[in-house]
Formats: sequence, C-alpha cells, structure tokens
Amino acid sequence: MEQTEVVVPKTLDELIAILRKIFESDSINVEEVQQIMESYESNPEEWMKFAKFDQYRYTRNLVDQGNGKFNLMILCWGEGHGSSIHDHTDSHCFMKLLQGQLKETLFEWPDKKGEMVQKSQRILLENKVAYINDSIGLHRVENGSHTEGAVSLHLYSPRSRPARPSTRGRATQTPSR
Ligand SMILES: N[C@@H](CS(=O)O)C(=O)O
Ligand SMILES: [Fe+2]
Repeated sequence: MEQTEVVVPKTLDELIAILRKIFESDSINVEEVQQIMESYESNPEEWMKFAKFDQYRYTRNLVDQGNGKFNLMILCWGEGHGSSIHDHTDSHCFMKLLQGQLKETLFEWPDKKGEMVQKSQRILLENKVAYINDSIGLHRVENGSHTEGAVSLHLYSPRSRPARPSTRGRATQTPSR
C-alpha cells in the first residue's frame, strides 16, 4: 500500500522552502499547511535574529515574502501584550507558537448593534498552530504571562499587508493592526 509522504522540516529554512513550494499552487490545503508548520520543532537559534521585543507593544518582524504568495512574520509579545480584536482581510492566517504561550479569543462578526460576541477561548502551547480566516470570525491574541515573553510565527496569504519600506530604520517591521 502506498504511504502518503509526510514532510518534516528540520530547520526554519527547510520549513520556508516547503511553504514556498506549497503556495506555488493557487489552492492550498489548510490542514496540510497547519501540519507542516506544527512539525517544525521550534529552535530559537534559528529565529532569534528576527525576534525583537518592544517595551510597550507586540512587534511584527518580516521573515520571508514567500515568493510573493505569503508573508511569514515573527511576532514578539512582551508580558501582558495583546492585539485588539481584528479580522484578517480575506487572508489565511496561520499562527505557530515558537516560545511561550498565547491566549486566543475568537469572536463572531459583530451583529447589527455592533456588539461583539465571544465564541471561544484557548491557550496555544509551544509548537502548536492555530488557523483563522474571515469566515471563522475575528480574534484577539494575548500574552497573559507577567513573567515570560512569547514568540509566534505567522503566515498570511495572500500578502494583504506587505512590508512597507522603512521610514524610520525599522526595515523588517510593518505596522500592526
Ligand atoms: N494578526 C495579528 C496578530 S494576531 O493577533 O493574530 C497581526 O498580524 O498583527
Ligand atoms: Fe490575528
């Protein structure tokens, strides 16, 4: 019987190469991307150079532009940092924990009165991968820890928010939502 080949990226560079291959195709399989990102075992030595923390808010640091098909970014969440409730402007969004833990709260799209209804909440542990798109809803992400930073790897496709040329010498960062 034929076995389905399971590719396990051994390094971050290998992961990027595999992702570039997958995203050559116009339709992607969400579970496949999720599984491959999950099977990369986080190695800080490989991603440390992208991990820049800020005292006041989470940072977004560009890792790879996926041959024009996706943006891969490393987000660094200081103690207590979080995003506000946001959508993902028609993009796939995969989020893998590289270090620490993050809390993800999912919301329905606001009703006519503009009220936000919470759908669910979960804690993402190291190496786990969450997925969201606009049909699932909106979310906010928080590092609830008062003692540890958290680092996550995000893949957005299509690249709805490309890295902007730096105006203040922070070439690898793009504005956050
Ligand atoms: N989507 C957010 C991070 S998160 O809260 O998923 C961003 O790119 O800034
Ligand atoms: Fe998000």
